[in-house]
Amino acid sequence: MKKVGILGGTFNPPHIGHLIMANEVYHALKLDEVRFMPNAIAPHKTMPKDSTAENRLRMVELLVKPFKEFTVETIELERGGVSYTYDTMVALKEREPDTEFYFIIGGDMIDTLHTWHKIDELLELVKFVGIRRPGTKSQTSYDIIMVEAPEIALSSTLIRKRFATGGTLRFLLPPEVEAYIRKEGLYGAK
Ligand SMILES: Nc1ncnc2c1ncn2[C@@H]1O[C@H](COP(=O)(O)OP(=O)(O)OP(=O)(O)O)[C@@H](O)[C@H]1O
Ligand SMILES: O=C(O)c1ccc[n+]([C@@H]2O[C@H](COP(=O)([O-])O)[C@@H](O)[C@H]2O)c1
Repeated sequence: MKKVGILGGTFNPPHIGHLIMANEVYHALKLDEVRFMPNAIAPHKTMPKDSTAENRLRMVELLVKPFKEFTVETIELERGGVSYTYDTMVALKEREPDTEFYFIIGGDMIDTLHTWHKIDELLELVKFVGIRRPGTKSQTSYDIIMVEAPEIALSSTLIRKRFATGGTLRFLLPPEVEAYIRKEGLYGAK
């Protein structure tokens, strides 16, 4: 069976926290590939007004480009609407019945996993893989795989603030993604 990790997110913008978690899980679980999957409309989040789905997709493409084991999954953007993970995994399983899927989540998502749409049914379709995140409990009563990884208190929110205030962005996201944000004038970047 092929083992594929899925890192779902809003990626507004993507950052090195996402790369670190994908890489740690890729190695710890000996996956064949990790797919970064931007959502159309996030189920539990107010969606960004300062970037489009196209912007987010382009940034994810730039983020993973140097790494052959990281790819982009566009199924949720193609479907549109609210991106419930259950609906996505039903579709992916149908498309690829011989693949074992590992859905990678950070601590904030671990803490709220019990509120996800059709969570019991979803747990039949995927194995969840959790990465601890500073400022969260990173705990659930569900049986998920925890992967030990270096913890980083970095978020897309912090990066958007840095763009808006002119703070340093070095090492927080790849230069190619930073350049794209400046070219498109996202997040109030000057
Ligand atoms: N620093 C981090 N440590 C652990 N998990 C993370 C980290 N950053 C993001 N994640 C996880 O990656 C996935 C996608 O995150 P998302 O694209 O929403 O970024 P975010 O930094 O949480 O965004 P925002 O600050 O806008 O809420 C989620 O499962 C989230 O928990
Ligand atoms: O299906 C759900 O109910 C659900 C609830 C919250 C989050 N998710 C998914 O979890 C991933 C991370 O979410 P977010 O809000 O951090 O971008 C992303 O792929 C979301 O679509 C899914």
